[in-house]
Amino acid sequence: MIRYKKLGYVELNVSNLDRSRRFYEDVVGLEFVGERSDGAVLFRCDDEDPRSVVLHQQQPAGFKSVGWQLEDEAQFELLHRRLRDARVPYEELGSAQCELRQAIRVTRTTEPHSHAALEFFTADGPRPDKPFAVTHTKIQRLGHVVWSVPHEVESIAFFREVLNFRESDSIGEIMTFMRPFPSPFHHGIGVGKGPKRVIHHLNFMVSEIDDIGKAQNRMRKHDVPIVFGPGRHPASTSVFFYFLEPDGMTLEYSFGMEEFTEVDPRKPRTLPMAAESIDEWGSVRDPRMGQTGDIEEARIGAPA
Ligand SMILES: CC(C)C(=O)/C=C/C(C(=O)O)=C(/O)C(=O)O
Ligand SMILES: [Fe+2]
Repeated sequence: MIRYKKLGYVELNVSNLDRSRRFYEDVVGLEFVGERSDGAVLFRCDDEDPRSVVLHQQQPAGFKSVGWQLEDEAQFELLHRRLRDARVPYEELGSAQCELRQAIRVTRTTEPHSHAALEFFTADGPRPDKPFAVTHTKIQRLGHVVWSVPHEVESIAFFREVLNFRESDSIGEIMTFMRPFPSPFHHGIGVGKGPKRVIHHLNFMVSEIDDIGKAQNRMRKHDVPIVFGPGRHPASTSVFFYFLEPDGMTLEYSFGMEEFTEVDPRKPRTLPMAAESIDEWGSVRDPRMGQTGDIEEARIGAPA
């Protein structure tokens, strides 16, 4: 059984890197780390990881890749065996690509139904020498990424059966939340049903309810579209707040989240497809939520 440490990074394509750099730093509250030799811009949002978000100047804007940190080196053998058995191609990245990702070892594959790039890595180096520089928002960590895809049933099965992600809950047939085993957090990924392949949202978990309240006023001040919330998700129990970044992709702050035990966790539930299953507080979703941000079509063997 493949064992994961956590969600490590998400890479996004943006149409105007300077504009997005300012937004993710000043409005979202990520810490700018630097620019990579390939021009990508790195941000961090916790004390442990050297980078959690990587932005690339590339059109169309959207999702580029996600990196899952494996528990240790031994997990690569299990991962490769599972991918081979499922006849899913993968590649091990060379040292230059590992270095760009500040990783020791990286295996890259694509989710066969959405063609989204998935990376699996180990990074046993020292923690950054300085704690994450909090500005206005006490971000705890990169929380989860959610996609909408046409073949969601097959994607969910791939995460479950090949990658050893565990289902936490579903909402009707429109959304399933999964955690990379044995990560305790309710979900590290959400896979939703949709007509096109888009990133539905990217989540940052925050430390205080005040971070949510302050965000509402900050977004209004900066004319940032608020697309849902504040509210409370009954599935994970988190208090949420969704807004749009400059290319129209949806970002979420959330406070609090159910945690699962590794041994004998509660069973996954299916909540009815109803407004009350999405928000206990009754806020209304803006139709722009989760609509923008193509999933880049990744190919194994092409430049990563
Ligand atoms: C907006 C979707 C359909 C929803 O219900 C979200 C629930 C949760 C949660 O329970 O925490 C999310 O965070 C999520 O979808 O990402
Ligand atoms: Fe979310």
